[in-house]
Formats: sequence, structure tokens, C-alpha cells
Amino acid sequence: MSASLSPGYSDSPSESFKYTALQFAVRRKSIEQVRYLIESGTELDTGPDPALHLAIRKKNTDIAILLLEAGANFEITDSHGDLPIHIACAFGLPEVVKVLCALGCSVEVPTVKGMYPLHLAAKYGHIAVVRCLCAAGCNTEVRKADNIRSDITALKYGHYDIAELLDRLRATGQRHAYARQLVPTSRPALRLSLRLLGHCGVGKSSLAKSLGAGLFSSLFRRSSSLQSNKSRPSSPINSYIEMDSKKDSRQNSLTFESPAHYHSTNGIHFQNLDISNVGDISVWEFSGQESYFPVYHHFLRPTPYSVTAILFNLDDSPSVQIQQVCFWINFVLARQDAELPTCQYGQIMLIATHVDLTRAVKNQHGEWVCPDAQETLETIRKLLPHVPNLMDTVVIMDSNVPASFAFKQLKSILANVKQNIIQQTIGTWTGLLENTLSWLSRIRSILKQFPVLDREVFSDCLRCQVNLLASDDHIDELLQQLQVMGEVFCVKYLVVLSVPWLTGTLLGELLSPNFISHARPIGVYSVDDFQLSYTQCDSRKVLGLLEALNLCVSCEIDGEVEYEFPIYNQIETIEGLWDCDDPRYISKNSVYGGLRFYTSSGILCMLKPIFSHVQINLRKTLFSLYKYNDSDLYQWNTGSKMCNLDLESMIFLEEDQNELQFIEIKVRGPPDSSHCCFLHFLEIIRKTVEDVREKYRYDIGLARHIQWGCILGIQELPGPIKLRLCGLLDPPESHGRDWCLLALRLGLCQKKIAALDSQHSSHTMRLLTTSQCTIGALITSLHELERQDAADIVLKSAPIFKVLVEHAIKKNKEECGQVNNV
Ligand SMILES: Nc1nc2c(ncn2[C@@H]2O[C@H](COP(=O)(O)OP(=O)(O)OP(=O)(O)O)[C@@H](O)[C@H]2O)c(=O)[nH]1
Repeated sequence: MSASLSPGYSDSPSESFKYTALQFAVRRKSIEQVRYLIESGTELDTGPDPALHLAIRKKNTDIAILLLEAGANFEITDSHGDLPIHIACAFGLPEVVKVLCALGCSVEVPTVKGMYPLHLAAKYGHIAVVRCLCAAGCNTEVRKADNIRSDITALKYGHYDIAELLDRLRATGQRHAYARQLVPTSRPALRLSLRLLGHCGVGKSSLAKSLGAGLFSSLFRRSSSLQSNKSRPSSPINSYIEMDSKKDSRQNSLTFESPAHYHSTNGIHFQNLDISNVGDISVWEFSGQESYFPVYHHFLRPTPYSVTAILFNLDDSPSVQIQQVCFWINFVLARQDAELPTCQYGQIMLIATHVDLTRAVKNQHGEWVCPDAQETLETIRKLLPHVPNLMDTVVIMDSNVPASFAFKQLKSILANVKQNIIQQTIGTWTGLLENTLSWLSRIRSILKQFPVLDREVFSDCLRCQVNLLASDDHIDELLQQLQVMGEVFCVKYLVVLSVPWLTGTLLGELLSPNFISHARPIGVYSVDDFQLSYTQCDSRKVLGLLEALNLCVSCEIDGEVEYEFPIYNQIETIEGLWDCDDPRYISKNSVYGGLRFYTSSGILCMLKPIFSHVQINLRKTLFSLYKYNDSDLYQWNTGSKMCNLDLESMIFLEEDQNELQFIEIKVRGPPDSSHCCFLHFLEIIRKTVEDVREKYRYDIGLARHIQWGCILGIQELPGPIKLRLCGLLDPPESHGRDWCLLALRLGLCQKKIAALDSQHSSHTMRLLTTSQCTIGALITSLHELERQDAADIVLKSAPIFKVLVEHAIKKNKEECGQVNNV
């Protein structure tokens, strides 16, 4: 066998040949130079070792594909007599093999030594390449010069997985069927998700039931709902917000507690429905109970294939309706990436329920006429002008009456949305998807108790039982499709095969107020303790899943593994945790400092659901950064105290006098510890909290008592703040003081401004992501434009103190003798 095809070999012996600029660029692995040379029209296939062959020998998939797309000749041999397909198979580049096959390259040509591409892949153990060649239709029976089949070659070199694959392909005789399954068909693979959000009792479950009800059951639904509504008690007066003059039965509806007169949803109720004139949709009904909020971000990922409906109760006072809707819109936006193009978000719509309890009347079409509902929408638009894809109509309904105008209207909206996005999924349906769907229903019934597999095990089973030729890429794509369809849920290295089991059975129980009230008050469990509390499945497995969902963190202490659940922690704070008379910190040179994270003004109750994640991150930080003996972390239900040597910090969730929640970090250290205290300790804790913000995209960033960091780039602005700026600057302004003038002031040339204009998503967002300017320059320009409104938003919300620290930390790391292991 030619040494030139052994994977350790990459440079050609013909080094002394004069290389062209393209060959040099390939050898340097510079894709920019290669692209530039291709665009300049350079000759692609010169020399005894053409650029394509060199790129593959250098294992540079991107450059090889670029050259192939530019038209490099894949039918010529190099100075060793090898074709690109031989080199790609021997060196194990499945992506290149795939492109070569797609371009029509023959996979049945032997090398000068009589080795076929399949033999080369088998010899060097590249199973992904073997799958790719088989899917492309290569002959698995082909024998090399010494009359040996590729499976024997694989055995000879110890690659038993490849030998087994080739054996099974032969035994099943399904190779062509498998290959066909991988080819996309013209059928769309779309299942729209309808996400129902709203406070407790607004009618999400009722709506979902009505949506799925047939004609006959519709009649029954109305009568049963009347029964249940009769028993509605009146609730205590809520002091949370100023009430309107109207007194009603739901004046506590800014709290997240579920009233006792109906059965509140546990977790997220998920179901697939087939609705006439709409087709397949999956309905996600998110409970309004606060204890479930810490997991909602997993299920509210932005996707264009979703409609998020925010429900509110018309029987509530207008201010309650508005605050609830604002809460949920902010809740959703906080979990999405503000920089995504608007088309990736999915639509948001408002649904007003309980209209039958108001004085509204119906028109001759049976449509409820209720100006209050429309007014709520208008107010929301004014308060939150930046919400992308908020629909103009609000559907007004009694959610218990399926055969009504409102449900027809809702269905027609869903059908329209579906129609508009279906185009994007045409050509994504494959036989693999279809077969996997039926395999999933079989495997779910086998793994009923704990329908979760490791990703690797999932891939192995899928290959064994559905398609032997599915590559890692095929499986990744398949999992993405299945996840969007609500068929599976992927988290870290796990694949949950039943979404209703995860969101309803497991999380519905483990995060229920009842379970939490009976949980261990310190929130720490050993595997055995947990098994006693939750007997439905093997606790070891469940704990692994809960850890992947970031609900707990495992800690190994003296060989014993324990799991800490901040969500279960019910310990109240204790006196003396921050002793003002501690002799270490009373000298006048002692160091004290801190900062607070607020949400944007007007956004209430947003920090509590993420505080448990902050506490999990703190525990992880403690483990990863500090030697255990030098540090300590004590956590209670609304706070944590972290110490490292003689530095101390408190991190806690609180409300100020205006009832705005904030997370405060305070640190202190003995005299002369200011560098360690601020630039190291405080910074690490700040980062730990900010990591949660990044992950859940919370708009927290208003830090007080700390100097302003105008030199940060505008990319550092939190996503939701960028969205708010878009809401203010996108609409044309009478004096032109909008995004366009701002772009000029920030120094963008006409050409760049025109490029911003040609994008269909928000101009301001484009400007904020393209411009290299600093936050300081942005504020100055906004002041110059007399856009105080926009400048204020930036001033109040920009991250402030990242600035000096990143740089200074490095400098101070060595100087900080007391702080370990960073
Ligand atoms: N009159 C009337 N009653 C309604 C309407 N929508 C819901 N209800 C009643 O209000 C109560 C609560 O409704 P659900 O649909 O369970 O509320 P939910 O939004 O799912 O609440 P959670 O599961 O706690 O988040 C039930 O008794 C329903 O019958 C409506 O439009 N009109």
C-alpha cells in the first residue's frame, strides 16, 4: 500500500516542485487566501500535486470543499497516482467524500495498488466514511487486487465495528432502502407549536381542551365549565399594584399561586393535536405556577415554527391584565437571542379569555365585541414597542366554548401562520424521519419508566434498528427536527424520548408546590435519600437528568456524592452571616464593595426563577476555581455566602422599597486586599451571575456604586436593551433622528448604511451588531440627536464594569498570593 495514503503522511515528496500561490495558500491552511485566489480566477489544477489533493492531505475539509465548489478537477491523480476520493477515504474526511459523491465522483476506482475507496476507509478505521460510501451506492462486494473484500480488510486491521456494519448490510439486504431513506423528499416536515402562557387560571388548559374537542364533546365542555365556574371563590385583595375602581373576583392575579377551585396544570402539559383545517400541531401548556418557571427556558427556545399565545383574563382589572401580559412577553423575550433575525422568533399573539363574565356582547357573526381587550393590546404596544412579531389582533373568547367564532378565528390564524412557514420545511421530510417516528413509539413503550437515552446509545440503537447508514450529521439533523416537532428533548448528552413524560410526569411532580413543601429543607440529597422521596424510577438516572437540566449540582464530599437542589432549599437566612464587628474587617483600611443587578424598570418578578441557577453556578464556581479547603459556600433560600480565605461575599435576592427585585453581591476583605477583593473575587462572582444572564438572556445589568464603562463595545449591551433601542429607533422620526442619522453619527459610510437598509430585519439591530463603536460613543451620539429616551435606556442598562477587570485580572493574578487556582 502506498505510504502516501497513510494518515500520518501529509506532505508530498515533490516539495521541491515550484508551488503556485494557491498551493502555498493551501499548505498554509489559509482559507481567506484560497478564497481570494479563487475569486481572482487563478488556475485550480496546476502542478503534479494539485491544490485539492494537497488540501485533503492536509485534512483541511473547508478548503477542500471550497476548491471542489469552485470546480477543482477531482478526476486527476497527484504525483502518487491517487485520486482525491482515495486520499479523502484514507485520511477519513467524510464531508469531503460526501461532496465528491454528490458531484458524481466514481467510488469504484482502485488505486495503483488495487485498493478501492471502501478498502481504504476500512483499513484506516473510518466508519463514517464507510457509511457515506455505502449510502452513495458503492459496491460492498468489490475485492481488491489480492481478492480480499473490504470487511476482511477491516477485520485484519482490528476495526470490528466496520466489519460488523458491512456484514449486517450484506445480511439485511437493505442497503438501497437505507440509502433511499436518507434522501430528502419534497414533503414538508412541519408541526407547528402552540405555546400557551399566562398566569394561573387564565384558561390555558381550557383553551387546549377546547382546541382538541370534536363537535360532540364541545357541547359537553360548555356545560361542565359552567358547573366549575359556579364555585369560583373571591380572592383576597392584592396590594401589589394599584387597583382599578372595578372590584372583581381575581384581584390576586399578579401572584403566581393557583386558586383552589380548579385543578392547576402540573409542569407543562404537552400534547399533539390534529385540528381540522390546521393539521398537526403540538400544544404546550405552561402552568402559571411559579415553581415551574426555572425550567421554562428549555422549552421556550425560539423557533420560527411556533406561535406563542399569551392569555389574560378579561374579568381582571385592566392594570392586572397589562402587567400580566408584560410579564409574559418579557419572560419570553428574556429567553430568546435578541440578535436573531425576526423571522426566527415565531409569532406572539394575545388571547383574552373569560369574556363571558364581562358585559361584552356579540355581533351578528358571533364575534365578541370588547374594546377593553383591544385597548390592552394597544397599551402593550405602547409599553413594549420593541416586541418582534406581536400580532395585531387579539382573540377574544370564552375558552370553554370550542364551537365559537373565536376558535374559528384562532384556527384560521394558526392555519395562516402554518401556510406562511411551510415553504421553509419543504424538502426536509426523509424516510429516516418517518421510520424514526414509528420506532420512537415502539421504544417509548419499552422504556416507559425512564424514557431517556445517552446520545451515543440513541445513535447506536437508531442505527441498529432504523438505519445502519445514518451518519452523525444525519442523526444531529434528525434530532433537531424531532425536537422542534416535540417528539424528543435533547439536553446536554441526553435524549429524552417522551416530552409529555419529562414536562408533565417528571417535572410536573418534582417541581410541584406539594413536592417542594415536602422536600428536604436543606435541599441536599444523597442518591438513596432521593430514591425514598421519588420512587417512580431509578434515582441515579433521574438525578443525572436533573443535573443536565441544571436543577441540581452534584458534589462529592469524602467519596460520598450528594446533590444540591437550590429549588428545594427552604432555609431562611440566619443572623450574623455578615457580622459588622468581625475583627478582620473593622479596620479603617478594610475593603468593602459590591454591586446590584436590576431588571429593566417596570419588569417585575423576573429574577426569582433564575436565582436557583445562580446558586448552582456559584457551587460550580467554587468547585472549579478554589481549593475546597480554602473556600466555603453556604446557601439559603434567597441567598448565598461565599468565602475564599479571608475574603467574604454575600449574594442575595431582594426587593427594594419600590418592590423591584434585584440581586446584590457584596464583598469584603482585610486591609490591602482591594486588588484581590475587587478585581478577582467580585469579578468572578459577577461573572457567575452574568453567566446566568447570558444563558437566560435576562436583561440585568444596572449595577450601582460602580464606575461607568463607556469604553466597552456596543455588542456588550444586553440583548433585550438592544431590542428596546430597536423599538425606539426603527420607526421613522419626524426630524429624522432615527437609526439612519445615528448610523451617520457613529461614522458609518453611505455604503454601509445602504447595506443596513437592504436587510429586512431591524435596521437598528443591524447597526448595533455591525458598528464597532463604544457604548460611550453611542450615548454621546444619542444625546447629540436629542434622543434622550434612547440614551436613558443605554445609561440605565449597559454593563458597567467588565472594563478594566479582564485586563487587570491577568496582571494581578500573580500579585494575589492568597487567591488560588485561577
Ligand atoms: N367563564 C369562563 N371560565 C373560564 C374561561 N377559561 C377558563 N375558565 C375557567 O377557569 C378555571 C381555570 O381555567 P384553566 O384553563 O384550568 O386555567 P389555566 O390557565 O390552565 O391555569 P393553570 O393550569 O393554573 O396555569 C377553570 O375552572 C375554567 O373552567 C372562560 O373563558 N370563561
